[in-house]
Amino acid sequence: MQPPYILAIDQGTTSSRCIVFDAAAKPVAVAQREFPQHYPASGWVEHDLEDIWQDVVTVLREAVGKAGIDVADIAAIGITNQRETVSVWDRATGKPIHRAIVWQDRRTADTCARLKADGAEPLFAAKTGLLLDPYFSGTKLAWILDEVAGARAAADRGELAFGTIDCFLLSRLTRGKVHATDPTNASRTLMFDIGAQAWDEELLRLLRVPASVLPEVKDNSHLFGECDPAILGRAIPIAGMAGDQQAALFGQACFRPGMTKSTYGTGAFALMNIGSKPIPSKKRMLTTVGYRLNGETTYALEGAIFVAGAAVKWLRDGLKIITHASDTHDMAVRVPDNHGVYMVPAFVGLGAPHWNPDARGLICGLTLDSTQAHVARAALESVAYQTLDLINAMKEDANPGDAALRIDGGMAANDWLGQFLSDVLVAPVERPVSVETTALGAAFLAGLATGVWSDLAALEATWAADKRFEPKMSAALRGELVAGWHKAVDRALL
Ligand SMILES: Nc1ncnc2c1ncn2[C@@H]1O[C@H](COP(=O)(O)OP(=O)(O)O)[C@@H](O)[C@H]1O
Ligand SMILES: O=P(O)(O)OC[C@H](O)CO
Repeated sequence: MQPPYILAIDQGTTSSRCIVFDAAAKPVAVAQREFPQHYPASGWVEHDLEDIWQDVVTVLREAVGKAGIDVADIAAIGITNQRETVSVWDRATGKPIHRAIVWQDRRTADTCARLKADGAEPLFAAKTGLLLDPYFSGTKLAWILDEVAGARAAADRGELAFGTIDCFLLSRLTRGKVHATDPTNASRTLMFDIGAQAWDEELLRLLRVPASVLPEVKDNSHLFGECDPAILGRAIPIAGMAGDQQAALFGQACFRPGMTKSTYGTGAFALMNIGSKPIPSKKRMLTTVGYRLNGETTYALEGAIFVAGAAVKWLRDGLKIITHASDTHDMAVRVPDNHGVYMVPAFVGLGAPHWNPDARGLICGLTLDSTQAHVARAALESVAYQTLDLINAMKEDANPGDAALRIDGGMAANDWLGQFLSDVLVAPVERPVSVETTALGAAFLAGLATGVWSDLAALEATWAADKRFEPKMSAALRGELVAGWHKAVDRALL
């Protein structure tokens, strides 16, 4: 019999976590550490890779300690990660040559604008499913090679390695023995042809990235390597890796075309399984790899909202009108309607389907009798309206069927939001018992490769709804609310 526990490392934008799952897919213990963000210039965001590494080792050990399990009973480790964030290290020493440049970092906006002006966007879109935006890894990697003294020459001599965070952690966990990534992370770099499932020479040339720095790309569920025994006292197979949003798709068991999940954390990311063909989007959604198992790729459409829970955090830390994020629930309930107040949380521009980095946030419709509760409600409502815009855009590209939208992430705990989302989407919304779906997805991938679970049906069988929200709102009210939202967005885009 296989040992029954799996460790999932979830290396996110603001914290690193490790969750121990049992073979029933139940979380047994969690350890988490937040780490510092570095903002060296306006629009720049960096992470210290040594902080990330130290924290990952700490949470691995803490989680195993808290679970009180024997390391001999750990079948595998899975890794999931903040995507697009770029690390470059020296192959000989394992030392990063620069801090990681985070997905939120806008420093390569000019490079993207130049490539667009040269007419390269259709080529990038056709091969990678992405847009030319600094969000993605390729231009950030080129920036490091250009700006760190001697980096280009070292890369040409084959001395440097590039990786997204999964790849960096895998390299560290295997003491530099394995330099590999998975197709979901590769699909966010602007360098990977998602149809051919290979790094693309033409794109590399346009981005000025030498192939020598690139990792191998392996299936998501794969024996990537063994964890250095010095870390947990035993060599444990690292058997699953996926970017966090794809891991959530997998953890939500969205295995059939049309099934869609939306994760509400700092930002919100909706992914729809679109099956075995990389359908290009007509509405500026991203086409991306959902997962690849046994060499067979399942694709997804993705819509990214940069600010979701971050708007709630701003109510707490900026406006200081709430003490806890969950206060927004009671405030929204307290008022009978939004009283005409809308918030467009374009604090860092607007993501899909607008992709407008210059849009800025606004609260509109204020009158003398507007209250804090209306503003809090407007923040929650904005998350639902943005989801509606994403789902509507996706419907132009693929058929979501009639399956419920599966939600997760910290904000999904808010029942008022769940109901409002269902009302606005005019569709059922389901929240699973386990909202740790990102980590669970990584655990599923690692468990599949090591025989803890036999197939997708076994994973599907572990999924259970905690709550299902059904639409209740009248069509007239919904129409009025959605029209008000779109007017507000038009103002933010001015
Ligand atoms: N009950 C709640 N209602 C509304 N927002 C919430 C609630 N609980 C958490 N949040 C928001 O969700 C976010 C945290 O979710 P999490 O999934 O931990 O995010 P991340 O992984 O991006 O750090 C925070 O921005 C917080 O403001
Ligand atoms: O770390 P998160 O949860 O904010 O997710 C970040 C996304 O992967 C960015 O694309």
